[in-house]
Amino acid sequence: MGIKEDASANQKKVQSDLAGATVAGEQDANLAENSLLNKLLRSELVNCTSDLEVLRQDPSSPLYSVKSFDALNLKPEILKGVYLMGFNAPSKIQETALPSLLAEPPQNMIAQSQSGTGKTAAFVLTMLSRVNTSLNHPQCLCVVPTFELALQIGHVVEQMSKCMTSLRIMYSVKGGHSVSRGQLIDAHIVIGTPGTTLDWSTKLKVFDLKKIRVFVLDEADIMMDIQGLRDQSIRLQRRLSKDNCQMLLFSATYNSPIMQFAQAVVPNPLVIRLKREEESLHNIKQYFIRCANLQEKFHALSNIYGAISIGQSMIFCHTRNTANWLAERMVKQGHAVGILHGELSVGERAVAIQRFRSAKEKVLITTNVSARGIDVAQVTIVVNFDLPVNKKGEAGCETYLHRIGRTGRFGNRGLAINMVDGPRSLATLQSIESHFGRCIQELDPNDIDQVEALEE
Ligand SMILES: Nc1ncnc2c1ncn2[C@@H]1O[C@H](COP(=O)(O)OP(=O)(O)OP(=O)(O)O)[C@@H](O)[C@H]1O
Repeated sequence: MGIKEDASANQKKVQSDLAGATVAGEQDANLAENSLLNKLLRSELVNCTSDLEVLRQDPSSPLYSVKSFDALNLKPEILKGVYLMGFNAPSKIQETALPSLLAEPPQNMIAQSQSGTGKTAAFVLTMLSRVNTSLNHPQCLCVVPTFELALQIGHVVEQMSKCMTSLRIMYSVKGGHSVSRGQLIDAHIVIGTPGTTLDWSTKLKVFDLKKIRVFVLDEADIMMDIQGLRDQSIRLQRRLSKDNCQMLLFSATYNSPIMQFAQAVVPNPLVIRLKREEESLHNIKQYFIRCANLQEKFHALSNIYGAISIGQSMIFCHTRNTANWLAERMVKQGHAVGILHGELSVGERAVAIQRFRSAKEKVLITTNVSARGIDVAQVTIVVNFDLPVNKKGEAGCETYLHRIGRTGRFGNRGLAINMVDGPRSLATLQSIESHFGRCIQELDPNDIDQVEALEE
């Protein structure tokens, strides 16, 4: 069988994966975390299974969950948009979160589930359900760490609102829409990065934060990691109406620092947490290849790309120089390659992502956080040409998770290949293995049978 599976089979698979069995020891760890969270949030745990935990202020109120989009009482034009996108049934995070997200009175929420499980659609549906297009001012605000993510979310909003009339979106990102001081904008939904959004609302005063009815903070784990973004997000949130704004925070990872940040941004939340992502990587096959140097890494990559049919792939390098070097060589071999790194202008980055998304280029070589959260369903292989390390040179386990999460989206099967070029990177790989409690198998790129078996 090829790496791709048909959509409905995937959907069933993701549902059953998310409802998987308890991993030994996990419940203890969860209980310890839960008691911390209880303290943090002063709320009660009302539902704790191996795959789903919900904390809420009022434990007596039931948690509804739906098995179909029809059951959500969405406006017909929104429901039509959902089906036009090919979504037949809600994913686990959607079925659990959406009834509360859409309920009256609006409820604040912190939601965590692994990459690629459908969080974006959950909050986009919330924004679309609450927006009133007859009012000509921003009512929903979504902040994300990067320009690329803002565009990606805007794209989902556009698709989902296809059957709605006159919905307007604006992007508060550097290099996005230009606005002039005091000129009130008439978009209904603003999507942007925290800094530019703060400029728009506080310095340029082009919209009023007090009129925002839904505030979404996505990719909270990255926001929290970057001090500027964290502080700007908090400053934005403080200017929102405490009584009339539904505040939502989404994250792919979950730990107590994230919860502390989340608590600062989202008061009195319902907390929904799906199974820890570490245990949910089993739809992604992970391998490593031993190489002596850069040339050997390239040789190994060529063998793989020559032997198996690859949909689209992302290759992560540590530096721009390596990325450029690799791109040059792959182009010489006839691959259509795009490149994405922080030195490109925002416009160039947007073009690179768009070309990759529309499959004009099947390989995207990238270095950095710009690639974070990019959702291209056809990505079947992620290659860590260089393994991720943090500033101290330690294994970047979170980064690893996010990188390989670019494949295996929405329960699809995916492949992750890690290049190891010496004792240091072998140690990094071992740290990643032990962090996730998962063995990463060795692959011999010269063993053609083994390489071809990757497709099975
Ligand atoms: N109910 C659904 N049915 C079918 N496909 C869906 C559904 N919900 C989402 N998807 C698809 O699954 C993919 C991943 O969804 P999405 O980008 O919302 O995940 P995410 O949890 O926000 O990921 P990340 O944490 O990486 O941002 C997208 O291509 C999206 O179109």
